[in-house]
Amino acid sequence: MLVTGKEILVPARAGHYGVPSFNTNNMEITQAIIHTAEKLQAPVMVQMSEGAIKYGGQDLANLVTDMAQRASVPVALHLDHGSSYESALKAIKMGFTSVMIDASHHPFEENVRETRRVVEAAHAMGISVEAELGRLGGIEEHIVVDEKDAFLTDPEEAVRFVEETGTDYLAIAIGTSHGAYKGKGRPFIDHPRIEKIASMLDIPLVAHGSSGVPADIIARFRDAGGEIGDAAGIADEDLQRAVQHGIAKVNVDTDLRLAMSVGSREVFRNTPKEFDPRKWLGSARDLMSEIVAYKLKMLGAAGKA
Ligand SMILES: O=C(COP(=O)(O)O)N(O)CCCCOP(=O)(O)O
Ligand SMILES: [Ca+2]
Ligand code: NA
Ligand SMILES: [Zn+2]
Repeated sequence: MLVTGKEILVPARAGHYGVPSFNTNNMEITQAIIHTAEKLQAPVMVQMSEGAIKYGGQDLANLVTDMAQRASVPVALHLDHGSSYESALKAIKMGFTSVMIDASHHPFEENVRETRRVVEAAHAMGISVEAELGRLGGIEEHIVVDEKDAFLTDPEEAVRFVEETGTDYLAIAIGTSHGAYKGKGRPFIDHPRIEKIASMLDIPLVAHGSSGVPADIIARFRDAGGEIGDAAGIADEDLQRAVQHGIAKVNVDTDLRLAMSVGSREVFRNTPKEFDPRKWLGSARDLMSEIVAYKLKMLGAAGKA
């Protein structure tokens, strides 16, 4: 069934499990996410960035909401990194049931103003809101936030931010970053900071940049002709500890991008004569489904529908 993000994330925080929120850009990714969540009887969130909306538009949004409505588990359609009030409202008009307004690269007061506007409008329409305080490393809103400017979320500021905005859930910067290069070796995750924020705020917390970038997928990507540098992601243990302490939504995009690429590239490499798209898109869908299943189990969402 199609539900709001709040209906999925409030129980997740209370139940000390994480719900992965996977980005989609087409049918196969959406099927891998929703069909696997149904198989594992897990709640799940499907998210579209503004780039995905540019790429797939209402066609893709309709595909997601139709599949979500018919699903046997709770599914929300979430706007990822909404960059403005207009973008958030447009998404709601398109059928999204959860929207992020990401104004975290602005000064605190401006972030509060922008976020509060979206909260008032979204709540008037029964839609839940994600906001962000703090700045991840890596690419953030297409601006490169280099390490010194990437600042982690301040617990006291977070309390003030939630009071002044009314956001339903809060993305916090605690050491993760977007993309395949999250640092040399195991990225540092600031668990004391997560635990402090969670002790002061009872709304669901969100971890962006949480792909694991698994070594076996990286090896297969290279073996099938892909080129990638010294890629590293977030350790399962760090995510499993974080979801015990307030993190309820875990954003994953890179892992599905890599799986879709590996699934397709292996077909091109193994069967150079093949030109039936269902062969490489189906192979991609299968490998993405494996990744989705792994995440739902690892984060504890399996069986929680
Ligand atoms: O936090 C995450 C995912 O983090 P990850 O990179 O660790 O998977 N996200 O919010 C996903 C961001 C996706 C942006 O995609 P566009 O290219 O369409 O703008
Ligand atoms: Ca941001
Ligand atoms: Na988001
Ligand atoms: Zn993100």
